[in-house]
Amino acid sequence: MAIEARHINKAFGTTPVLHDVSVEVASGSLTALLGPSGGGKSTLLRVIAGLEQPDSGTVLISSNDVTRLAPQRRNVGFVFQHYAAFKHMTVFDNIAFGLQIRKRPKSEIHKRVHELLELVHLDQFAKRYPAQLSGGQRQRMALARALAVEPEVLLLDEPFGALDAQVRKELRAWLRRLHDEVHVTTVFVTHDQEEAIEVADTIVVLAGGRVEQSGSPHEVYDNPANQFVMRFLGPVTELDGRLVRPHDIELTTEPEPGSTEATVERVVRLGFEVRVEMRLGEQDAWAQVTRGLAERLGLAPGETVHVRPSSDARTLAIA
Ligand SMILES: Nc1ncnc2c1ncn2[C@@H]1O[C@H](COP(=O)(O)OP(=O)(O)OP(=O)(O)O)[C@@H](O)[C@H]1O
Repeated sequence: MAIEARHINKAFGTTPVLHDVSVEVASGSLTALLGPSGGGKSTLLRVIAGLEQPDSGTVLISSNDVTRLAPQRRNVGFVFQHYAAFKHMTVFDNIAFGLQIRKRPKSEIHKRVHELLELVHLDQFAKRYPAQLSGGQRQRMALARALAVEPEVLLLDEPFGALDAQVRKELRAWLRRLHDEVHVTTVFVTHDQEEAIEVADTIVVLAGGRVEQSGSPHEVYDNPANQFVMRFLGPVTELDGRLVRPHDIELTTEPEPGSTEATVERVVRLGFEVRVEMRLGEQDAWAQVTRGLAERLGLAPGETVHVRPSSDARTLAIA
């Protein structure tokens, strides 16, 4: 394991923020800490980085107990949402900074910074100042700067959080590719489930200061440990007292074993997909189907349909 946080407890004043949190991060993985705002993600990341001291518990990096070590002695790279670049230094000098204070030879610094500039696709921007970069370029510079000193682990706190949706999407794909190239163990904080599913190979769901579940994106999405995780990871609807993913609902015009009668209330086209809103007795439910199926079934408001979870659907009883 590259990182092990064991039984971490942390309170700010009298407010507990992390309750007995244990997380393992495999070497070379790209792990997302995912959860709602205030769930304790940033605090856990800061405890791993050494920017916060836990009240109890242990942090190990590469099997060494670093719980009492200062951040600069933990060999971690850190990138925040709002990256504080040195404004009076060029992109090259910003990236070179960590190497310069470590008094590495000039030729080595030059070589390493140019490699990093290439890696983050900023080769043409070496002589610019941070103010002359876009937000996305600045975050890439921040990543290059964090990687320059070859940290054992890279910790990213909502690194793309302040950027607009399109740039964010591009940077997600870029982070995934970057990680495939450099394989440095990376933990990033996000409250965006789509981002976590798309980018990470492991997701740790953190809410109310507790780990709700951890596993591959596939595991947490398809095999959620509880209702909270199921609701947080993707859309859900209720069918006969169970939570189901709307794309796991089967619609037919005739009754089938285990199906329930429903009345179509609205049919909303969303490009290739169609959202079918229905009334089942006293309850509302919705299903997500392809346009082709909606057309074949002739779905329209007022029509009667029969619904049931598809045979391979994962469902959870609503307690
Ligand atoms: N330095 C601090 N002093 C007091 N309370 C704090 C401090 N830092 C965080 N908190 C509180 O701890 C709780 C968890 O915060 P944290 O930032 O870890 O959550 P988060 O999951 O990262 O949320 P977000 O996505 O909004 O950043 C919040 O209720 C927050 O107000």
